[in-house]
Amino acid sequence: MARGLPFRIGFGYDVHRLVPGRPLVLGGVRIPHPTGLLGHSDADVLVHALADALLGAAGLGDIGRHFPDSDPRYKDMAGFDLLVQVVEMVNGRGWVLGNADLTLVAEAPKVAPFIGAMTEELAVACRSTPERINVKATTTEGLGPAGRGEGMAAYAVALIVPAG
Ligand SMILES: Nc1ccn([C@@H]2O[C@H](COP(=O)(O)O)[C@@H](O)[C@H]2O)c(=O)n1
Ligand SMILES: C[C@@]1(CO)OP(=O)(O)OP(=O)(O)OC[C@H]1O
Repeated sequence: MARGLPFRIGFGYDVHRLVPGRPLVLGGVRIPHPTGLLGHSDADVLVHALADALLGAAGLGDIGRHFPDSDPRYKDMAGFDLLVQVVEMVNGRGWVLGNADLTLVAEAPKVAPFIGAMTEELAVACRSTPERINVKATTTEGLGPAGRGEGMAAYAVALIVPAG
């Protein structure tokens, strides 16, 4: 148990722009939509927020530090694969996921039909179970950049607990 703490929490936040001609991948799930998120990777904003929450909980910085967008190895990297590597780092420090709670901010599309699949994917990447991961979505009622469909944001909190 790192420095005697019985658990640690972390917070993650990410934003990506929506553009035509890109696939929309959220929580590791491909979602049919006329626009997709722009990034050096697949720009899975939900996964990036969770990865940052896990890294923050473990005191390991953020995804930009471990997967710099100047590095061609991470070009088009799937968020799922990034999360798998982050979880390996966190597990390597003796921690496992306790639970995580995520919120996607998106005006469209309605992602409710995909929440179950996202939760399953995230649980696999986290070497955890779907009961420990909660995915939510909200619009901003048409307000701001997300409300105008210019992009999506995601927030995540994660609790990590000692392995075993
Ligand atoms: N992209 C989204 C946004 C929201 N939802 C679901 O719609 C419900 C109402 O959203 P509010 O903006 O009024 O908070 C909420 O229960 C969300 O789950 C969605 O599926 N996709
Ligand atoms: C994931 C990385 C690396 O491919 O690229 P992006 O898809 O641009 O994502 P971002 O959330 O801006 O930060 C981390 C990046 O280093």
